[in-house]
Amino acid sequence: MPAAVVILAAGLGSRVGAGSNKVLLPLGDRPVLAWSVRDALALDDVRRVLVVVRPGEAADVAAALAPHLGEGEVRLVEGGATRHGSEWAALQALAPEIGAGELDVIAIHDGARPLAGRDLFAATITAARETGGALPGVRLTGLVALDARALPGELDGVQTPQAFRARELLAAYTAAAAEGFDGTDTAACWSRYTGLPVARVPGSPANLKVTFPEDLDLALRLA
Ligand SMILES: Nc1ccn([C@@H]2O[C@H](COP(=O)(O)OP(=O)(O)OP(=O)(O)O)[C@@H](O)[C@H]2O)c(=O)n1
Ligand SMILES: C[C@](O)(CO)[C@H](O)COP(=O)(O)O
Repeated sequence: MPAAVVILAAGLGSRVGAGSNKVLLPLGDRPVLAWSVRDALALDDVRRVLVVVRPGEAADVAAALAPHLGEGEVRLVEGGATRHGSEWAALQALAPEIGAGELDVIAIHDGARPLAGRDLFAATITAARETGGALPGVRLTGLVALDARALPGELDGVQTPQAFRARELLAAYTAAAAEGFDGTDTAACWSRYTGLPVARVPGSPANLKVTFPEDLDLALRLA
């Protein structure tokens, strides 16, 4: 059964401070958002690529993506006020296909992470098929401290795409909506409402999230 990829692009990008949505800023020969959309469209077993956009920005996003999609098609859905709200909007849009058993796994990715790459999408989706849910992690190096005390053990930096079995993910977000829960990432909601573990696949430092202005230059050098 095929998967769906959701690419979140309904944020503000206020920390980049460009005065417009950062995912539409240029990165090399295409907008930041077009990098991951193209990777998602190139995956073998993905039947749906859905991009979540800010209210009022659908036409801008469609115009920005059009020259970069080739034969590929994306569906645009209006997002919510938070990242979690945008995920929920996407899952509601996919609910008929999930209910009909046409999608086995949903991968949710930050459009602000242009350099995830096809292999990471594929690895995460495959791991979710095998285990129920998966996300990329990168081991943090150097000293990480909280309240000036060094923490023992190893810490992972959590990335996207994060992929989960479709029916359980929709059920988790439906339960979250009923309680008004708003999670930091997809795994937070999955863990809270399913109690199931999330497998880790190796992420990459190159899979950075464009968050601050200097991240655009860094991403360009890594691309
Ligand atoms: N309401 C929201 C908020 C965020 N996102 C998306 O979630 C990803 C991660 O968001 P982040 O970059 O942390 O937030 P932004 O709102 O985009 O940026 P900032 O916090 O600097 O304003 C981005 O691809 C962003 O477009 C979204 O789809 N809907
Ligand atoms: C979801 C996320 O991309 C995981 O790394 C991240 O938590 C979202 O961005 P933020 O800058 O941490 O709000």
